[in-house]
Amino acid sequence: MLSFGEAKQTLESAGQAHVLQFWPELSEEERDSFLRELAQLDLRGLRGHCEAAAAAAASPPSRLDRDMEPIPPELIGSSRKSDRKAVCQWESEGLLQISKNCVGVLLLAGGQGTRLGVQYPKGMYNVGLPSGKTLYQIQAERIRKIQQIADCKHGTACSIPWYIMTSEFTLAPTKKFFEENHYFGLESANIIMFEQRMIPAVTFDGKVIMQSKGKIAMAPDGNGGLYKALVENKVLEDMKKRGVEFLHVYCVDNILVKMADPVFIGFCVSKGADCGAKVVEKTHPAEPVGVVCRVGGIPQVVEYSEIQLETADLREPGGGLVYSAGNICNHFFTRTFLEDVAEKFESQLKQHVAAKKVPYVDTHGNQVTPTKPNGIKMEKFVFDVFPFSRNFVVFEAMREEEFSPLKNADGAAADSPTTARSSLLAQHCRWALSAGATLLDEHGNSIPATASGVSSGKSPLALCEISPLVSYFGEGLEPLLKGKKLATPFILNEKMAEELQNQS
Ligand SMILES: CC(=O)N[C@H]1[C@@H](OP(=O)(O)O)O[C@H](CO)[C@@H](O)[C@@H]1O
Repeated sequence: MLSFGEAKQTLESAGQAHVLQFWPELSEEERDSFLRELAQLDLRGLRGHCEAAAAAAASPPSRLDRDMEPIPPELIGSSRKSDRKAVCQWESEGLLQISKNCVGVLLLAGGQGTRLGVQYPKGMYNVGLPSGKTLYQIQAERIRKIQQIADCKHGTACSIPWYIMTSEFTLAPTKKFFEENHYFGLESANIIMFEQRMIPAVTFDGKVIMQSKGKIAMAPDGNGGLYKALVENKVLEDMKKRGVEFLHVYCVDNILVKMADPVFIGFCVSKGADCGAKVVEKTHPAEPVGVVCRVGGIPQVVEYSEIQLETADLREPGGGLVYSAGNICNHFFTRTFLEDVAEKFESQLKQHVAAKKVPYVDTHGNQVTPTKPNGIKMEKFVFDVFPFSRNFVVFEAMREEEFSPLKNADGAAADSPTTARSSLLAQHCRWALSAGATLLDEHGNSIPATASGVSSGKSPLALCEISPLVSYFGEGLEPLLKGKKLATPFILNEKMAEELQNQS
């Protein structure tokens, strides 16, 4: 355990003596927990961290725009534009790798849900589906289903380990939630939770911000904190032990995410890629998604907060956006690539600076809630390893099938619980209709397949929800639903699927 004397000395030499200003006022208990917190910090790197934060905040943002160019089309596979046969081959390859236990998924779930306005992990959010399922449950069930599909095809009993990166904010509640829900039917041994690091928030003149008299204001180190966390928590070793060669990394908030998507994995594996990104076409220049592109010839994501609007708005002769490859935070990595990153490149990852309002205690001991940004949070981004890839590929997915993120609270125009729920229900309506079902609204009228909500992915005209345990991407529904008239709300869960199966 770190002693007070050691802490004092290191903080003084880092130019951060103020951190202990209120030490005399702290109780024994507070002192213990403060010292424990300080022991977790990289005290030796503190000076560097604070100076770098202040310097980064003072320097003008880098203009990447001038050197940007789109990814060449030959590096992009597409569920929309590539030929059917190729897509089927990719899917087969992906399922084969899954059946051999070579595929893992990794969830980035360390965020605080500030924009959504909840105090608990986003994955525990219930967007109001007829089933009441949370994001975590939907994701767990998709893993179960894709394992089952691979097993059926290859006669195996495979498992896809689910690595979940949490943070100080999300680890305990996520753990508890999974335990209480019996891991949603997954083997608990195949769910590996670990914590990303927290780093101190810093003032514009490079001083650590005190959240209270005995606590530093800390923030997760961004989703790019993954690479350090993979090493510190021996996740790469775990992957190796299990024989996991390919990892699908994704972000918690996308209700349509296809966990371990065999098509995406198969595409990346077939191309011999070490790193890949899934994208959707951007809807409009200001859409808050990063752009997958090249900068100075090197693959990279230019984040929405770092692109100039005039660049985002550049048009092709046909009117489409030049930078249309929207990052949906679905990445493919080989384990070997991750090992390389951990060994050689982690320390080179770019630091992104965000000015934030960070509640703090002032030098007089008053608690202050700032009304304008007073501090800097430094973050690394998960996609900043793309430049180190030797063979980077991009896969374009259909937005209405794969992307509807939950970022904002209801009331916002986009990316809210309502839009997430609608996207999922509209997808399931499309699946049911194309399997040959007739959906009836509450008045018993049939809902036409061309109804705008159903075809566009906007608000669905019918409440039709299909459990991931019944269908992963719309497959297997025809034998259950063809020719059936279904009154909505309609929930197709495993029990209902069995009943329908018996009827036919
Ligand atoms: C650092 C990072 O991963 N940023 C991602 C991520 O944005 P957030 O606003 O941080 O959730 O998800 C977006 C897709 O939902 C993606 O477009 C963007 O590039």
